[in-house]
Amino acid sequence: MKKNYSTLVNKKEITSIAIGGFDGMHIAHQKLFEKLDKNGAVVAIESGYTNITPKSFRQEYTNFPVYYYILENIRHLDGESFVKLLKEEFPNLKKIVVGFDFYFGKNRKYSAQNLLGLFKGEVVIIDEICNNNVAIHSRYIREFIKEGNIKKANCFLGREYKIAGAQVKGQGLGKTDFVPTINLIVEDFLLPNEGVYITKTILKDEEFNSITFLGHRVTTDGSYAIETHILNKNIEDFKGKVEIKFIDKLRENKKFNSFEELKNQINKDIAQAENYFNTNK
Ligand SMILES: Cc1cc2nc3c(=O)[nH]c(=O)nc-3n(C[C@H](O)[C@H](O)[C@H](O)COP(=O)(O)O)c2cc1C
Ligand SMILES: Nc1ncnc2c1ncn2[C@@H]1O[C@H](COP(=O)(O)OP(=O)(O)OP(=O)(O)O)[C@@H](O)[C@H]1O
Repeated sequence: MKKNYSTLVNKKEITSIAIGGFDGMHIAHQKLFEKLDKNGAVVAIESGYTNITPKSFRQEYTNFPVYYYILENIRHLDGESFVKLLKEEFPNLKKIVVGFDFYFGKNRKYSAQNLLGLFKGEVVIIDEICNNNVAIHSRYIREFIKEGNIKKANCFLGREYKIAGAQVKGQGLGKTDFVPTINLIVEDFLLPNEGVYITKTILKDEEFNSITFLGHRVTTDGSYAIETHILNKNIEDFKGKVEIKFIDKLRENKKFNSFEELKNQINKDIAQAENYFNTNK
């Protein structure tokens, strides 16, 4: 299905919407989107804490256009006014899709069930979507990412967790003393905790197998860095946008007594990552 960007679609064409925060754009959110018709749209209510999929990135994970509304501007509304607003925004709205735990309006007084009475059209309420009896929610995914439990986060997301940033200058030590890395600065995204990760790095739309270090460079200058080393490829002076997809965590950040010890460990990390990619082709 072709992607429909909200800037290109006339709201009058929209006949169904899914409503929620949608930070994760995770497996359960995708189940809601499956219930939309071909003129569907995602109504993302921005609460200000989105950091799994910051605002400008959510469109990447759905073919339906995403429209954003700021929670602060609508949280005071009563049930009738909320539905009236939706009808004004989307005059041909016929269907609303929400999850079992959707609440809205002043003091979150109105539930998904209340929508059935308030909206003169079809209301689809999705039952709780679980993974091995654990409900899928963005808040759990955030915890998994923060504790470096990437496999679990990816399992709930239904994709590999991805961050985006811009290349910045490093200490210049990598190339000479360790391995060459692209250093990057990342804003908006939630970062996995300190350590070494098996990753894929996307540079100018091309994806490379890689290994990424996040953390304070306790062995060298002590400053915080995000550095990615592309496996088996020489990347000369890359400049621009860098995206990193996380696959698994290899180990914790560690202070080494010498550069040589760190270099030996980095070589072991690389061998482990290569082994992963060779066995998961
Ligand atoms: C795979 C990998 C693992 C790393 N592990 C550690 C570590 O455990 N402890 C540490 O202090 N620095 C670690 N580093 C960061 C190095 O200290 C860093 O690459 C070096 O300081 C060069 O930095 P530069 O790219 O800014 O020149 C690691 C880097 C890579 C690529
Ligand atoms: N596990 C789930 N099963 C069914 N519906 C869900 C589930 N998680 C979220 N939804 C629905 O998806 C929409 C978006 O919800 P929301 O953004 O609050 O997701 P969330 O993952 O629960 O986020 P958070 O953990 O930050 O509260 C809502 O309509 C909500 O009811």
